[in-house]
Amino acid sequence: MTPAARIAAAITLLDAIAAGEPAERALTNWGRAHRFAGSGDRAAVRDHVYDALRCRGSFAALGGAADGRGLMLGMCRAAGIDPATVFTGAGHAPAPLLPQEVAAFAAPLPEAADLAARDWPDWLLPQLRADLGADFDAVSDVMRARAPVFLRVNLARASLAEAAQALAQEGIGTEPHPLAASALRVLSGARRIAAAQAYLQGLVELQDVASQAVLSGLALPEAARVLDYCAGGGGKALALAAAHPGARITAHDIDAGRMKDIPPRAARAGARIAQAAPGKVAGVFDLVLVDAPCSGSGTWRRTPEAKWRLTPARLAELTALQDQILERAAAHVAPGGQLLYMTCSLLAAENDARLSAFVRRGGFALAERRSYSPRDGGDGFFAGLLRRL
Ligand SMILES: C[S@@+](CC[C@H](N)C(=O)[O-])C[C@H]1O[C@@H](n2cnc3c(N)ncnc32)[C@H](O)[C@@H]1O
Repeated sequence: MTPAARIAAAITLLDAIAAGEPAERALTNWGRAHRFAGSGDRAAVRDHVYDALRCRGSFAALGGAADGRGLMLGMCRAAGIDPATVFTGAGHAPAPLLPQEVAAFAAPLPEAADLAARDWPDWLLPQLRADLGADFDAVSDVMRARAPVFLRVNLARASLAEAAQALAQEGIGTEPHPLAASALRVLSGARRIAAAQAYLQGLVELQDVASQAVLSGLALPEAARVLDYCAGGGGKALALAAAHPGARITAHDIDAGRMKDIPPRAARAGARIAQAAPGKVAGVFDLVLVDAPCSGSGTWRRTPEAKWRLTPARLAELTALQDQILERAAAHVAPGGQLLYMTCSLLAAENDARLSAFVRRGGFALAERRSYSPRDGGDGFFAGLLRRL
């Protein structure tokens, strides 16, 4: 496919996504219907689609319209590409430029900070400006770019250098990252990871660096009893198992189906993780993790569709759910034990406000608070460590 044909494909896909089709499904269906497209074409089309979802507000402003064509025009303008070289109508290229599109392109460029602010949902802007304070412009800018890929080295199996060497032999270039001692940032060959021996043999797992950092430095007794109350696919439970091989970990989730990958992931990593059926956790634990369902605003570089789907009503539902989960999970903390509340949100309403409300209800004191900015390299992440009084 020519570069212009890839852009034409992205236009069609963006229109399908705007009409309600989830991005991943739209890309899969497009791939099935275009079997001639090679892996390079598929990757380029995917990148266009995700770039446009991430930068939907600014691309629409630059391109003069919010449909697929306007977004791709905006993408060209942001990238300094002359649209007349792409929108030619030749072969599989998008149709030639209309006079009003040429005029939109000639209009003066908005300020960079104004463009970046357009890539948040309008209704959330006042909250984000208040919560991020002086960091607002810089975080907004970072959140418009693709997120880096990180691996967590299973330090129970290999050192960082050994894992990096094994990956390099399979064409995957990495470097350590200062945020977490177990983290490797992937510099090249990311698409080879899922088939790499280092991954299949449990030397590394895909995990954002902030998710790794948040679990560092936890003081746990020998053979600690640990409950991962919102375990999902087990990312945190597996990281904890690698850092504390003696810990006895139980995973729980309201949706048992979300935990289906834990057994194969644990087997790859050589870890043992028990599972409790939804609502059937028994006993108390030295540490209870609550990786709470949240807006995911700290991860919107990876899941940009979610940014446009969030509503004020959904956010209110989430904060109520976070309070409820904290209460339920807290009941399983042993006397003197710890409760680690976490979200991948940038919003104080889901972070400090939830901790304060919980502490006010009594029985726990805040021992430590951490927050990771997307400016640190990984996702936006937040954690509060609470101790049972
Ligand atoms: C942020 S995700 C967890 C990610 C996971 N800890 C990881 O590291 O891979 C939040 C999880 O909370 C679960 N959840 C939602 N409501 C819950 C509830 N009331 N009780 C327990 N888990 C819940 C969701 O099913 C989802 O899997």
